[in-house]
Amino acid sequence: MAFFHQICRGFSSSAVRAVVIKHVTIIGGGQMGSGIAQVAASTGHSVTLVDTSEDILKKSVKTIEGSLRRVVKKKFADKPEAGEEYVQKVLKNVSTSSDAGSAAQGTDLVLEAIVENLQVKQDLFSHLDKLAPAHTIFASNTSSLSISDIASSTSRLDRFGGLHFFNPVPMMKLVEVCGTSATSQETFDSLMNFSKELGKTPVSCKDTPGFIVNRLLVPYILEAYHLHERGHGSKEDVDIAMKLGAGYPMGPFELSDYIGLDTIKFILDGWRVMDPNNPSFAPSELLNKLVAEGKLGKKTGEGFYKYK
Ligand SMILES: C[C@H](O)CC(=O)SCCNC(=O)CCNC(=O)[C@H](O)C(C)(C)COP(=O)(O)OP(=O)(O)OC[C@H]1O[C@@H](n2cnc3c(N)ncnc32)[C@H](O)[C@@H]1OP(=O)(O)O
Ligand SMILES: NC(=O)c1ccc[n+]([C@@H]2O[C@H](COP(=O)([O-])OP(=O)(O)OC[C@H]3O[C@@H](n4cnc5c(N)ncnc54)[C@H](O)[C@@H]3O)[C@@H](O)[C@H]2O)c1
Repeated sequence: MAFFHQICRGFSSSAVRAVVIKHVTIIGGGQMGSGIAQVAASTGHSVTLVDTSEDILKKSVKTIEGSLRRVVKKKFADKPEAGEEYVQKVLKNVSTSSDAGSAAQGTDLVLEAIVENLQVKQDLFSHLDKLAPAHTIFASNTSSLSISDIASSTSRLDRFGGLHFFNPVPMMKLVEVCGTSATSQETFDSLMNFSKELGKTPVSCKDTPGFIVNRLLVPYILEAYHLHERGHGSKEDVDIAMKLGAGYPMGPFELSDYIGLDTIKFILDGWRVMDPNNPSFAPSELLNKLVAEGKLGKKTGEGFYKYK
């Protein structure tokens, strides 16, 4: 099996030894970045969380703290003091910075969870490639973009992979680990091991649009929009139907608001450019209207539903 991976991924002369990831730099302190930071810090990793401003970072730390308190409410139900100690201990493992370049200088892994835009992700990694140590692995949490395309902005193709987490990160057990044809076996192994250290179950994916979960999930969500747009079911009824009839924890409209409608639109618009005639990626007027109005889901207080 290892030999198979070696053939598939190839070896570059600059391939590094498997990296034991102790320090992680996470770029983007939004829904995903703060969740990943929380889980990494909870499992004993030292984390630097980076975003564009101190104000956003304060909000990210508040989100982590709130989520940790939800965890300890259950984990330490009978021992609130031990729970508080745990929260403070985990928070000590998280530092913040608005300077990605300096944060990347002493780290084993740079994982980005910024906006779902190829050019913005490439610009970030191209900048950090010049500053991060040689052994540092770069990874993207992209939902839909090609890892090879993002990696092409750097000179460390063998030390670049996909690490795709699910929302809410503290609760969702899966991580999709994606190696490209240039990712070294050592890098792939490091990312698999890191995912396991976080208490997650990793699966290996090819560098194809949406990997496994989103390639199946996003067309299903879009089909729900079209069903509703044709007048064949209210949002509420579609959500109830999929929860009670198919056993999903959230219906497609609730889940869309949870993921973020901007993220879903970025995914669909990108895939439509790649495959314009595929009906699975046909535009939804309702989605486009909500995004244009800034109604991006739970994170803005309104999407398909209102949360205020
Ligand atoms: C698009 C991307 O690329 C890929 C993706 O991420 S696709 C999206 C994948 N995610 C999903 O499909 C999520 C589907 N939804 C679910 O699994 C569940 O609804 C859920 C886990 C989010 C919430 O669970 P549910 O039982 O429905 O509701 P809820 O009562 O809010 O939560 C139950 C408990 O879970 C825990 N919990 C939920 N969210 C949490 C969080 N962010 N942090 C910590 N604990 C949390 C808490 O213990 C909570 O209890 P509490 O309310 O007393 O604190
Ligand atoms: N929302 C989901 O359910 C989900 C699940 C898996 C993967 N993803 C992917 O994760 C990434 C982030 O998604 P999210 O939902 O956390 O988005 P979000 O909007 O909640 O957070 C993005 C954060 O990145 C910051 N940011 C943007 N550009 C930056 C830059 N150049 N440098 C530093 N910070 C920057 C923003 O200020 C914001 O805080 C996207 O690629 C998305 O496709 C999202």
